[in-house]
Amino acid sequence: MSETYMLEATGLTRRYGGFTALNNVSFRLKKGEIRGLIGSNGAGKSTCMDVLTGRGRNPQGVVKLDGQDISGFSERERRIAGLSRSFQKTNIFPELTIRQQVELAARRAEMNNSEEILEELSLSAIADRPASDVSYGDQRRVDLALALVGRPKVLLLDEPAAGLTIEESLSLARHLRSLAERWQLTVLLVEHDMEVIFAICDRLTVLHLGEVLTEGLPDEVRSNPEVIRAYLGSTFA
Ligand SMILES: Nc1ncnc2c1ncn2[C@@H]1O[C@H](COP(=O)(O)OP(=O)(O)OP(=O)(O)O)[C@@H](O)[C@H]1O
Repeated sequence: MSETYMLEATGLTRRYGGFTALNNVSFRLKKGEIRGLIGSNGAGKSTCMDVLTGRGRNPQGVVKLDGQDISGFSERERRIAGLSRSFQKTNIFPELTIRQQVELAARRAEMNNSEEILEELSLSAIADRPASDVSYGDQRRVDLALALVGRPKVLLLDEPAAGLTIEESLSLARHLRSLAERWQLTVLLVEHDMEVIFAICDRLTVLHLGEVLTEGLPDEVRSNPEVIRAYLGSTFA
């Protein structure tokens, strides 16, 4: 029997006028896999996330979620189908409490699991405080809670460790690894923090100038001379 994939992207392409930001990008993620999507600034990582979630106009390519072709779906339809995204910039309504925000997201996702999510993200003790009133690290966990509330099949994470301390980043990384295992969650992770990437990713896809430069196991990617030249430098070689 042929292998089934939880997320399959084929020929993803996006042009802005005459500029091709993403060119014929393809990859496949197995169920429960954490895939790192890395590359230098402007490589096309956020554009790739946009095309996967149906954001913006004229995306080209095919996106399959758990075998279903969702290329024609709207952003909302993709989310309901099980493709969720957490954003690079914190996504919070500052005047609402954390519990109210998570409940709002749960209602939108037609789910009733806000308490489960608050507990999972260790937010129960601070759930009745306004989101603007908690630390930056806690706010990032609220972002993650909002993305997880619909119990997605696939979670797209855009720089979840941005602005966190090293300890907070590694704690987040361990938490994500454990979540992926316990919930059979498939994750596509865009992250500049290579400590986080190498700590939890099963495989990496490297983008360069809108194209896939290479894909492989973290150790293979780390020692690939083209990747070192284009992105990693000598730090992680
Ligand atoms: N709306 C837009 N109009 C024109 N060009 C754009 C637009 N959005 C992105 N681009 C360009 O597309 C390319 C890819 O950008 P993208 O944001 O996807 O890169 P990235 O890898 O996510 O970068 P970063 O790590 O800095 O977030 C860049 O050259 C960027 O300037």
